[in-house]
Formats: sequence, C-alpha cells, structure tokens
Amino acid sequence: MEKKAVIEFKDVKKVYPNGTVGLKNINLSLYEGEFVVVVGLSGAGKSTLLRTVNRMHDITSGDLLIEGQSIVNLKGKALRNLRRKIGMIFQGFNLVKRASVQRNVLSGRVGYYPTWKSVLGLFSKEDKQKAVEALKRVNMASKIYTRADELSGGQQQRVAIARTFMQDPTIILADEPIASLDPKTTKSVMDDLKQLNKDFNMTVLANLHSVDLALEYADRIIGLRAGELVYDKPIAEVSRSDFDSIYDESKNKLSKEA
Ligand SMILES: Nc1ncnc2c1ncn2[C@@H]1O[C@H](COP(=O)(O)OP(=O)(O)OP(=O)(O)O)[C@@H](O)[C@H]1O
Repeated sequence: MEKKAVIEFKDVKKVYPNGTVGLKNINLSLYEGEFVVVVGLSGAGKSTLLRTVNRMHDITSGDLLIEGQSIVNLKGKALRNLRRKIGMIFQGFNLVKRASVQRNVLSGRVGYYPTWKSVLGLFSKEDKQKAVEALKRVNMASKIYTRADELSGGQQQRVAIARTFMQDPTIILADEPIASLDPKTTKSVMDDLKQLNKDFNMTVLANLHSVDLALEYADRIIGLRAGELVYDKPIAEVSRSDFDSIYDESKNKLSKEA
C-alpha cells in the first residue's frame, strides 16, 4: 500500500528577522503513523523545524504541506482547523497551573467549541467522559480534580499528553518532551507517546537530545546540522557511529543573511 504523506517540506527555508538562517532548503516527507525523532546539536534547527509545522514560525520560502494542503497562507478559521489537527507537547508543559487536571485536559477540546462555551467551561458530558478516558491512558485518572501545580513535572507532562489526545490530532509535535525528567518518568512519558502513535496511527515528530531514547523509540531518525538536513534513515539502518558526524561541532556553524 502507498504510504500517505502527512507532512511535506518542499525546499523550506527559514530566515529569522535578525538574519539567522534557521533552516536551509529542507526537503522531507513524513508519513502517516511514523515516529520520527529529530537529532542534532543545540542550535541545529530542531525546534525551528517543529514549530514551522503548526505555523508558530512562518517559513521564508518554499512550501509546507499538511495532508496534501499547503499551510503557508492559512489564516483565521483555516489556521485554527490546522492547529486542531496538531497536538503539541513542549518542555514547559504549558498547563494552566491554577486549574484542575480535568480543566486542563478538557482545554484540548477548545478548538471544537465556540469561544463563549469554552470560556464558561461548558463542556459536553461526552467530552468529560473522554477526558476521564484520556487520563486513564496516561495513568492519571486518580488526579482528575488535583490542581496542575500540585503535580510533579512528569505528571504534568502526562496531563499534557492527555490534553493532546482530546484534540484527536493526526500529528503530534514533541519538542524535548522529557527534558528535566528523571529516567523512570522519562520512560513513562515516551511510552505514552509511543502508545498514541501506535493505537491511533498518529504521526509523531519529536526533538530529543538523547541518542539512546532516539534509538529506542524512533521508527526513523533525521539529523539536522546548521539548519540542513544531513541525515535520514529508518531505524533498522541506523548505527550509533552515525551520530558522530551529526554531532560534529565544527560543522554546526549557522550562516547569516544580511
Ligand atoms: N526567534 C529567533 N530569532 C533569531 N534566531 C533564532 C530564533 N529562534 C531560534 N533562532 C536561532 O536559530 C537557530 C536554530 O535554533 P533552534 O532553536 O531551532 O535550534 P535547536 O536545534 O532546537 O536547538 P536546541 O537543541 O538548543 O533547542 C539557532 O541559531 C537559534 O539561535
């Protein structure tokens, strides 16, 4: 069966307003259900790559397609619909700290309600039930009424994963999802992500600093160096020594445009 491309970068270039070239001519297709890990030195462009996918960063030239549709000029409702399809799990968790776990998880459905309903917290019975299911998936159902700021970092990250699940996304972007977590919590967060990927065929694009985790969880590893795609292999073909070149400091100099 033909693989379905979910994210396509076509000659994508990103130049920041100060002239730093974040991405250089990226050509890359990511397919339905893949778990893709991006590796590279600090400053190589990994976060930039992830953040172009949901238009947190706009690209400078080239084209970016999600499920075959160009996203570079989307505005208003069309942009909101795009973002609904894309779950994001970031390092800072982005939970509303003073709200309950339930409220945080339900906020994943906000894109499906008119603003006034979500402001008033008028979520349907079905969605409340879905929130319970989502929390069960990440082993957090017992904390449903706990305030987010009373949870550990790992628990907060699992709530963020449950919130993402509420969106029914086709893509999950995970930008260093396990930074500053202990090894055991790291494993449970990565396992939760893998589970969503497998059970619902969601495409995961994750930026990880750990080579060991990349080798353990990825179906495919891509490497960036100084904004360029320098590596792209299915996990079966990856060897540890490949990382030496991706992580070569001397080649990680970013260019600047005047
Ligand atoms: N808003 C910005 N304005 C200017 N330059 C930026 C901006 N954001 C990132 N950069 C630069 O773009 C390059 C790529 O940054 P990016 O954050 O994508 O790297 P990264 O590979 O994710 O690094 P890290 O692993 O440290 O998070 C870096 O040189 C960075 O300084």
